[in-house]
Amino acid sequence: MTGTILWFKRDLRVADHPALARAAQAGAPVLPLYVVEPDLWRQPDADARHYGFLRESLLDLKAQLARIGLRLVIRVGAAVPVLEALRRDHHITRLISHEETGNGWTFARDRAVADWAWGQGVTWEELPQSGVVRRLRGRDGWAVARDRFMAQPLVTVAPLPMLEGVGAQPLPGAGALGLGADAPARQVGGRAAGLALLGSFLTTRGQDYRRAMSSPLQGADACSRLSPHLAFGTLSLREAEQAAARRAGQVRGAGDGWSGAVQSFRSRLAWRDHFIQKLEDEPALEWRCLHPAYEGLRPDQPDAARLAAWTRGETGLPFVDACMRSLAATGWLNFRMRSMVMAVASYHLWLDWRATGQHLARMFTDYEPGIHWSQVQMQSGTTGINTLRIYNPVKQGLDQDPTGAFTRSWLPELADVPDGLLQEPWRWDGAGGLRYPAPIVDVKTAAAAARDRVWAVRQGDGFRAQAAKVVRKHASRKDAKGRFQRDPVRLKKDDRQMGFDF
Ligand SMILES: Cc1cc2nc3c(=O)[nH]c(=O)nc-3n(C[C@H](O)[C@H](O)[C@H](O)COP(=O)(O)OP(=O)(O)OC[C@H]3O[C@@H](n4cnc5c(N)ncnc54)[C@H](O)[C@@H]3O)c2cc1C
Repeated sequence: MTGTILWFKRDLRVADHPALARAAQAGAPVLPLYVVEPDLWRQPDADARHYGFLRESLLDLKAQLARIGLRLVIRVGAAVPVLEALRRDHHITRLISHEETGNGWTFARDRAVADWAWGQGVTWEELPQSGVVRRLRGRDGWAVARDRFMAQPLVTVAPLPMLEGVGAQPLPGAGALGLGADAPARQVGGRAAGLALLGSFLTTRGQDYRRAMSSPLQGADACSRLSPHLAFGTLSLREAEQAAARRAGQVRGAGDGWSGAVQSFRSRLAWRDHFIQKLEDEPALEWRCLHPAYEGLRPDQPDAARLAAWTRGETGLPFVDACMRSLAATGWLNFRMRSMVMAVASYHLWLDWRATGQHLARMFTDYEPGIHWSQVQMQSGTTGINTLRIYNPVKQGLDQDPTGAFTRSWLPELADVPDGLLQEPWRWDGAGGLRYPAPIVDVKTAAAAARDRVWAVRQGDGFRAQAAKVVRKHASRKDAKGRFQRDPVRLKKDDRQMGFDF
């Protein structure tokens, strides 16, 4: 009797799991496997908070699998030797998983697994679990195909025969993998937590989503908080989209904010696939500027003191520091705050996005390489096609945290600073007595210098032709058939391309 391995990766659920459904169709006994790969956890983008969320999600997955007659088998080691030992000892002829658009390490690992499967005569089937398309020829029509995928019925499976006699290993603790401390206020993993968030967002928390999403205090409740669940696959993107579509039908025309909220949420679910598709099409965007003209713009070796001040939340810019400290503790920031801390690192502090991006990857519980590296490059101005937004962190603090409650909650050193000067404590008469650093850069001077340097690159020979190539490969299409309506490479020195928010 031969067996099928169902290899769980970033798809830790039973519901709407196309790979599991395919394994059921195959008819052979199934071995549900999760491989804890110590080398993956040694990569510079890995952190204990990811592992903590993963462990909780695996425990929940175990219970879900038990309900369909399966037992999750954990093995620890490199994927190829683990798979080979199972093949040899248990007559495995088939491996089924979902396609993964991960970091460079998982890409290389999957190539090694493909070589192994080919060499051993094992059939490896990889199925899509979202709108991301492997070996995409071009972006025209992509959005239409993505929406079609999202509208397909959710996949269900009946109880399956288990491949018996396979020994499992216990899940190692984070310390055994060389990981440090978890985030003290991290989100809880597991499908039950994910479903609860989806339900509460669509019925109660989300009503004020549009207005509150960028607030550092209200955003934590008004945003869905589904990101780590989508990243680890405890919910499928299609489940979230279909639940939102049903809700859209219920609230249409109600005039109470719900309709717009659900619409904005569904757009973001689509952005998710849009950004991950970029990394699928161009894995090098994790380590190379999307527009090559920006290579070498910032020093390869970032200024160590500035980098350390930024990561620790000690730049002397209160709103930036509050965001960085909050992120370290909770593993989450809303989109606006992520953009701002990234932009300040890249423009004001002039730090290379690769170093700062690795730090944020470790800090975000929801680290999703496709979204992350695309956004890191966008907010650093290295794509060559997006609007440059040089956020002013003082203005952001005043706009987004008008009462100062968020800033004060993370910066107890500023307790005595009057409200009006909270975002610029260096202007306060008592600043000399504070146990808080002076700002490491002058915000306006640093922003203007960065803008000039980036603009100089944009005027270089061949910049526009190269930018057009990036657009053709990666930019979203605007019309109903998913094609461009006009040339989206706009190089005028205008507000859209070089946004300052003084
Ligand atoms: C520098 C930077 C790095 C980022 N890194 C990540 C990352 O590693 N993982 C990640 O999931 N998101 C990342 N984002 C995007 C976004 O900030 C988060 O998805 C969002 O804040 C997560 O909170 P939420 O689930 O409550 O989002 P909601 O606002 O409730 O949105 C719902 C879902 O839509 C998707 N989404 C939302 N915004 C975006 C976006 N701008 N681009 C693509 N998809 C989006 C996410 O899956 C999110 O869970 C990054 C943004 C920036 C600026």
